[in-house]
Amino acid sequence: MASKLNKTKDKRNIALVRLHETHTIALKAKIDSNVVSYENFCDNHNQFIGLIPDDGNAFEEQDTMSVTIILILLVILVFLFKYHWSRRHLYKLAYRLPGPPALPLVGNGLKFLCRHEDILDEINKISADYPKPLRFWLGSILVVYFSCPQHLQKILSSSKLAHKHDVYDLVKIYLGDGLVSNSGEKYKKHRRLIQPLINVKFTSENIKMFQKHIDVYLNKLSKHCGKKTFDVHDLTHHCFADIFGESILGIQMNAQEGKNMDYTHATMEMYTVGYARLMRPWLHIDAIYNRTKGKLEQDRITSITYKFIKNTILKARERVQANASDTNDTSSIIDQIADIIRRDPSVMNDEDFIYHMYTLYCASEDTMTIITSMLCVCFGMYPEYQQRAANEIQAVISKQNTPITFEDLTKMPYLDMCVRDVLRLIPIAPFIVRKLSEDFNIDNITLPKNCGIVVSIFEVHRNPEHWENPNHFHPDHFLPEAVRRRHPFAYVPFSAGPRSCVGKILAFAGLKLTMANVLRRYEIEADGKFPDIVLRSDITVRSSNGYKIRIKERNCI
Ligand code: HEM
Repeated sequence: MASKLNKTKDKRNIALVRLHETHTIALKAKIDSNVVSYENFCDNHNQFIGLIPDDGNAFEEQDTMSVTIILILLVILVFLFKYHWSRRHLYKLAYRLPGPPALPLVGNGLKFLCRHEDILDEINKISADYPKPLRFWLGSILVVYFSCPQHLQKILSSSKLAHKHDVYDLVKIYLGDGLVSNSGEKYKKHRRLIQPLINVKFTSENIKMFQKHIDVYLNKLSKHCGKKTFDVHDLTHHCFADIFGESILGIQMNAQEGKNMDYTHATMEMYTVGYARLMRPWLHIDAIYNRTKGKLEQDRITSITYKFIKNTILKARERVQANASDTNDTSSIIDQIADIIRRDPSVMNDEDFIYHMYTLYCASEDTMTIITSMLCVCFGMYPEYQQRAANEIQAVISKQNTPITFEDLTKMPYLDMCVRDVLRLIPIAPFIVRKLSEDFNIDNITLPKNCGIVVSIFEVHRNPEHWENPNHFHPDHFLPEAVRRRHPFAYVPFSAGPRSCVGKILAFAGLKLTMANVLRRYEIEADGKFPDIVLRSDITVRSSNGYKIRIKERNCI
């Protein structure tokens, strides 16, 4: 073995000496013909001589290193080849679809590293330049973007496309395996359990309880009566904290009396802190995020909300244990679920119970606050519609202090149209993001497994093809004949299909009830028109410049 190695070394040294001689002759020839100077010759020659080893060891080390480098390069190449080969369907699809030019590694991601206020505009700008569906790359993630009602119908109605995208893993930090962020078998089982609880009966029975908290809200508003412009957001937020504290969590939150503020604030902060991370891909890496201030904020928020809900569950369990036979289908959602678990503990574990309750609370309180506050602003900006709605309310309930019932609400079709149009202008979930768990065919395009899908509710709600006055508050969009002419999936404020909002009946009744109460007591004023409002998106859509209104007593009702 050793002699074989020596022979190889000898052969190589002989070869190098020969090469040396050839090199010397060649360079001498160049000096003779003045192509290189003598000094250059010496440098060049010495460099060359330096390459010849005293013995074979240096060569051996160099060889081992070269082989290692070649091997590493080969492994990387094989890995890259396998990675890209497994994604060949995505590349093929991306090649077929229109979309903005993408940079290596970041794709079109840089376009979305903008301010909250600009994100909706950025997406709309990209979308306006290409036919649909269009594609863009978020780093290595391919996303196909849909915004026409026919596509929305096919996507939202399909149970094959009901899987939330991996980006929801960041939402899971706050909402765990609650309905908004989870997918799969456990999700389906829990949805089947929770959805039927928030039904018409539950809604109509809870309307009385809503009224109690709305009365406090009206009194809080009275402090601003006849005074200067104020932002109605916080008062509205505290009112819905009380309403959903009682109907969902079974507790008296008393947020309108300034109680439980750390919890209500933490719930709001979750959107800002969560969104800041979501939009910065490098912060998705735990090792980086764990060293930031955001992580401290995230821990503080999750600790407050988790402890709070855990306590409400303990209380609900005690109530249910004490009055097992009293829990019925109009009891708070927490009591109903606690009772189901009491009878069959295998339906969900403690952790899932906590996250379901927190998810339901978050999904209801923030959405209702934004839409109600925006309804106040829109009525203030468009006094003619406000007057019409107020007249209708007066016709249904003539006495000022009579509580409004669920049945009364069904007799207010114009208020209904107003609420619907604000839900159009402010789609709470502007973009729904899903991930394909299997290939899916749409319009002769095969979307491959693992491809991301974005459904733009925001865009379909503003498309002039479906809306005669898309950027203004315009309740006539919902006149029966206009509704008949429109594709049903041109309007999906609660999404649709297997992942639609579980609280839509409660939400719609709650919005109408709150506004009927506000409008029968107050006249609202607000400056400007809807296009003056700057919208921003931090998971949900909201106004960037607040919800500023003035109010005065309405004398006629
Ligand atoms: C103005 C009020 C509301 C609006 C506009 C609204 C809208 C929506 C939308 C668009 C989705 C689909 C989100 C997605 O797929 O990413 C959704 C889901 C959901 N909403 Fe609502 N919502 C409202 C109120 C409520 C209320 C009051 C509750 C609870 C009582 C609620 C509970 C939920 C839950 C649990 C989900 C997740 C459903 C699932 O994925 O299975 N929402 N909502």
